[in-house]
Amino acid sequence: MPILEVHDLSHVYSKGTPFEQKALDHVNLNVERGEFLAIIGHTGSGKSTLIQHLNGLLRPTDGQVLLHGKNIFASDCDIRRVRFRIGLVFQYPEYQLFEETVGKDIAYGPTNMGLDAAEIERRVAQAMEDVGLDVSLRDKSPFELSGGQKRRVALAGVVAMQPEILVLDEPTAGLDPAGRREMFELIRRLHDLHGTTIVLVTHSMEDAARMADRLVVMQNGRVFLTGKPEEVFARADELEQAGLTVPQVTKILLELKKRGIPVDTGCYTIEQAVAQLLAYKQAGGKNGC
Ligand SMILES: Nc1ncnc2c1ncn2[C@@H]1O[C@H](COP(=O)(O)OP(=O)(O)OP(=O)(O)O)[C@@H](O)[C@H]1O
Repeated sequence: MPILEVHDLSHVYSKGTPFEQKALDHVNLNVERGEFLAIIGHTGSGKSTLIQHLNGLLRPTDGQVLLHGKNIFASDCDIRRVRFRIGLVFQYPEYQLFEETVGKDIAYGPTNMGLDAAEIERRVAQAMEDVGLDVSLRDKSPFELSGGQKRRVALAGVVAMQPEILVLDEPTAGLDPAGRREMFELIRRLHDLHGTTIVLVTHSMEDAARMADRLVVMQNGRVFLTGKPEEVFARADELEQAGLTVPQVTKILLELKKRGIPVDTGCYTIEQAVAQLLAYKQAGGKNGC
């Protein structure tokens, strides 16, 4: 059974008012345990609205979200507990830091869970280690830290709840290339170390393809395409017609394949593409890359 199921989910903002706005239109989606899923799509396609339903921050206008097969809004389902199990990291989460020390901020979630002091202590230490924050920062004010460190504190606050599913909305927004790389490495480590199921929203096709096992492409509040990155990018023409940018490396590899060069189109970095072409050249253009 999938860990999370989205059944025929629709959402209309300000329903019944002159400002009515349909944001999701009969979305169906399964998330498997341990999966790394990326949701992509251009601005306004419904990504943020969708993920806010995953832990019950938004109530569906129609349809359901099931966690382990159970409707999260069922009368016997405690929505607070759902939010401990599905951790949501908003865009620019550092703006939500408010405690006087890093340690207290990270402890906020575990404290709300009603854990005892020793367990809270253990989780704060573990979460700081998981996100690469030095213990010496624990008693500092979060407001004295750099932007990247603040974001790690915010992430640690969710990680400390040890959610089964971590949902991240554009976690690299506003970071420079080095910061983006570090943030992605960190998310990858959380996934690999603890087997946390990840749902990542991003604008970047490249990042999604490099990080995720499966992509969900949203358009106009609907799931437009879903599949492994190579399956999705094999439909480059449809993606481009929908106004979505296919990674340049993929475009080149698809074009080479069309011309009979047996490249693997499932790679997304220049280094990997060059390595393939060099291998092809060294084999005298006879073998597959
Ligand atoms: N609070 C709101 N009230 C009314 N309409 C909203 C609200 N939030 C989003 N919308 C509308 O719902 C639609 C989907 O928005 P949503 O933010 O989910 O898209 P998105 O893909 O996450 O966009 P972005 O990439 O810009 O964050 C858009 O038309 C948007 O204008």
